[in-house]
Amino acid sequence: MVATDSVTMVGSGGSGAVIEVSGLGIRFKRNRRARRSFKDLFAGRKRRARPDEFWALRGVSFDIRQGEAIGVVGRNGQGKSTLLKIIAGVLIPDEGTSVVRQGVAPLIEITGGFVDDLTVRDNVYLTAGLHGMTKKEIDAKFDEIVSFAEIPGFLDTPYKHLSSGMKVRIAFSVITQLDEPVLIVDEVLAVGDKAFREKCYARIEQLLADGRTLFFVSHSERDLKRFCSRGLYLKQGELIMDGPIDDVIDRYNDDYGMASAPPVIDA
Ligand SMILES: Nc1ncnc2c1ncn2[C@@H]1O[C@H](COP(=O)(O)OP(=O)(O)OP(=O)(O)O)[C@@H](O)[C@H]1O
Repeated sequence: MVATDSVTMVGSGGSGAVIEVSGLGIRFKRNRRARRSFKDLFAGRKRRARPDEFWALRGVSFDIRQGEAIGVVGRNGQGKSTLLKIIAGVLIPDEGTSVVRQGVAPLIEITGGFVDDLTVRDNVYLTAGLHGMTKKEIDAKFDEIVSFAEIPGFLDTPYKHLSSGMKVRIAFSVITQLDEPVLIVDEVLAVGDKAFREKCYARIEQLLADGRTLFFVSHSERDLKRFCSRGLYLKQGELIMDGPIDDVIDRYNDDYGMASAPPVIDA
């Protein structure tokens, strides 16, 4: 399936890479309200302040092979989540390309892409259905999904009424039951309690052993080293290092130091 010129989801290709990112750039408006200020309504067109824009990512290029586990490292606001959203097809870049040759199961935000007003049960069917599972397949996996999440009394509760930790539980449970070869996990597990987090980590290890490809954003050095073999280090939207995870974390710690910067810390 071809999504756009710049973000392409295609069937398995002949080159070894399952994800090819080239010259990727995306810019955002720093101040969305600038254009809509009350003063601007009465100002002439020329006097209107142009909303300032900035590049959240620029010139980012890398290839990923099947089965690689990638840790994305960087301080707050450096473009990590934005990169994962582009790979997941949620955001469209302004320049460059992101070619994704296999299906992606993304757990990017606490909501997991779930619809607030639908019940937990309906969200499970909707999300799994959107990823190509038939109703019969979902029926067969439903009990396993909800038993992993351990929220049995809340299946008919609107998703918006769950606590943050409960939302992550069910979202993680569904996302990791999908057959998609690429798994994206962006920090959200930090919200879960320790016992559930450990269960999730065991599940991630199992998926990696099965040959899945993982993109993992975390500020925990221990977790990055546990799952990832390769690191991408983003700084002000640029990919400043792509290498073995230990080397990337060393460089990161050289730049910021464990004591002065919170981004990579042992939780
Ligand atoms: N939809 C958006 N509109 C405008 N600005 C955005 C949007 N999404 C992200 N940004 C900005 O882009 C920059 C990168 O954000 P991003 O969420 O990718 O950072 P991050 O590295 O994941 O940070 P953190 O570690 O805090 O999660 C930030 O300055 C953020 O404010």
